[in-house]
Amino acid sequence: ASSQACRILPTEASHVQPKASLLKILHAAGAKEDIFTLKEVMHYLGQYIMLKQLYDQQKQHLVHCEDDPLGDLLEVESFSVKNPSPIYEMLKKNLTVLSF
Ligand SMILES: COc1nc(N(C)C)ncc1-n1nc2c(c1C(C)C)[C@H](c1ccc(C#N)cc1)N(c1cc(Cl)c[nH]c1=O)C2=O
Repeated sequence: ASSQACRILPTEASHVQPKASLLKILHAAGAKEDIFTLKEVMHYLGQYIMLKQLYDQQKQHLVHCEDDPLGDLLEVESFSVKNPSPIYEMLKKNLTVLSF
């Protein structure tokens, strides 16, 4: 799945500029910059989920985000880290790929 997503999303090396609502989430997770690699965006989104404890205490691969800005972006109430398609859909809509 991830290889498929990469063909649609920027390559690991290229830089992306998150749109305002995604950028707010990345800054809430401790990001200082406004331009990222895809890997950095995933890192900060992960940090955000862990910091706000959005994961299910029992089923720890589940993320509950219905009452969180992340849920508004992902347009789902919850998702499993094992089925990341909502994440990639959201990133396609909320990242601008920079040519340099
Ligand atoms: C609830 O999740 C976890 N809970 C625990 N507990 C002990 C409770 N430990 C690890 C994880 N965990 N597993 C994975 C990830 C995490 C943390 C960093 C959220 C990351 C990840 C998942 C979702 C987003 C978004 N929005 C961003 C990064 N991730 C990845 C998912 C994808 Cl699609 C690409 N790269 C990844 O690292 C995984 O597989």
